[in-house]
Amino acid sequence: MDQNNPPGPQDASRQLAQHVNIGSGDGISSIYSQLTSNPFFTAGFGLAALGVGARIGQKGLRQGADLIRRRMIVDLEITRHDHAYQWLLQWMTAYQRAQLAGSHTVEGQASKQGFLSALVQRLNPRLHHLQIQTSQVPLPGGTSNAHFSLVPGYGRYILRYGRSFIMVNRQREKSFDLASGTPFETITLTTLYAHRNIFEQIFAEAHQLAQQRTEGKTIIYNSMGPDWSQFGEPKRKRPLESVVLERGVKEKIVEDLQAFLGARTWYLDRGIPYRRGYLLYGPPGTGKSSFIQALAGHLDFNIAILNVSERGLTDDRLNHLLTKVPQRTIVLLEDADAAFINRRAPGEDGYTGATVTFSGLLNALDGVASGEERIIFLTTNHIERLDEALVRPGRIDMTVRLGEATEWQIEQMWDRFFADIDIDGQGRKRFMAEVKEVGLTSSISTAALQGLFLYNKGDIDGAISMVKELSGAHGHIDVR
Ligand SMILES: Nc1ncnc2c1ncn2[C@@H]1O[C@H](COP(=O)(O)OP(=O)(O)OP(=O)(O)O)[C@@H](O)[C@H]1O
Repeated sequence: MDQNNPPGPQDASRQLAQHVNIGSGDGISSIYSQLTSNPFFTAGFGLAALGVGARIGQKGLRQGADLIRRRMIVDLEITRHDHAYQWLLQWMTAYQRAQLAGSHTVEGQASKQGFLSALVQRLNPRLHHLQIQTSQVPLPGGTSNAHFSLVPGYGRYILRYGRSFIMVNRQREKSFDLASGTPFETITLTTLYAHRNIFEQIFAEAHQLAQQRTEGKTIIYNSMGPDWSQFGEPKRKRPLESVVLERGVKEKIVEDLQAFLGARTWYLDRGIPYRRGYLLYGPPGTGKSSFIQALAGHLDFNIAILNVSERGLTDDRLNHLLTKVPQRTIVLLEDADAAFINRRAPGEDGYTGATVTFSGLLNALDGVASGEERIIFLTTNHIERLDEALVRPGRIDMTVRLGEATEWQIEQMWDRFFADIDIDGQGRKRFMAEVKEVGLTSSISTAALQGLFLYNKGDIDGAISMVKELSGAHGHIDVR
């Protein structure tokens, strides 16, 4: 090589030309020598050659990385539709909470949390990007109940689990589930192939955590598009004794339901759809919803709540939802009378959209029953608006009125609130005398009574002195 002329792009292109066998002494050769004497051509050609080289190198690297990845790394993808998706999010959230408790609250709080503190030790404390998940349920009277929870946000995180590192990638896809309007989502966990067994451990822990969260609790579902979705945290079971119905009413319904649950094969052997329907009616605040919630807890069932007057609830959607009720779940259809009013007429605010029709409700109740039990409760404040066709055995098998508090119920309610301080029962006697004097028996709701007792918590005289006010309010005081 000429020491005075170090190799440049010209040489590179020359070498390339040699490689493709362009010989000297022919026509092409002279074109070649003209071109190579042009510095712009040689520089450009040289750069292109370097680019090709770099590309080849890059490709090689990529292939090498792919090979390593295929051999040494393992991915696990969970889509939003899988139960494990929420478990995993909650598992990561639990870690977050433990972190916050450990670093931002009184010392030692993290160690008191048992399971959570174990998580702290096992995970790398680098998960700082959170997302808030809010669920809302409309309540009667136009208010609503909201529940908030923090879950890991979208993006990539590194978690340390034991001695393994895991790349977590929570991704929201651009495409949407057209039915529910929610974006598709996935979580991908990546770790070394040799550590793949930790996935099983993580899911076992996430499942255990999910079970702990629901143990002794009632899950409430409400509808989200065509699916049922869990509303907020599972609720602590409401004891059946905390709901005071007229003597014997609770027992009658509980016995009927227990007999039904024990007769599965009887129904199936005879080809009878395995379902049972109950209608609870009566004025507001008499314990219809509270009783169903307590009953679900007593039987270890969950509740799926649907308000028949909900806007946008079409016959098809109702039917579809009833075909995919989660296992061991009581369906509660509130405001059943809404299906009997001509809702297509504009409401006060001009709404003329879709709602459930009478025939839609009947069809949904008659819908295909699977081998699983189906228990439906309907509630209404306006029994007079319902049609007889609804209350046919097979659709509604038992109809029960929950009315204003009877003397017996008022006494029971008193005991629930004051038994511990009204040891000799004199307070109850005075209270009942007052109640009778102003004629409140069977004309006041249990909710209003509860309101009175809550207002005068621990104050027997206060409760007695307010009876007259209750009567003045015609049995309605604000219990919120
Ligand atoms: N029979 C009852 N025993 C104990 N608490 C009751 C009873 N009735 C009502 N309450 C209390 O009053 C409140 C409202 O009761 P709930 O929502 O169950 O009434 P409801 O009959 O379902 O009313 P609505 O018809 O307006 O839906 C709850 O806090 C509940 O605890």
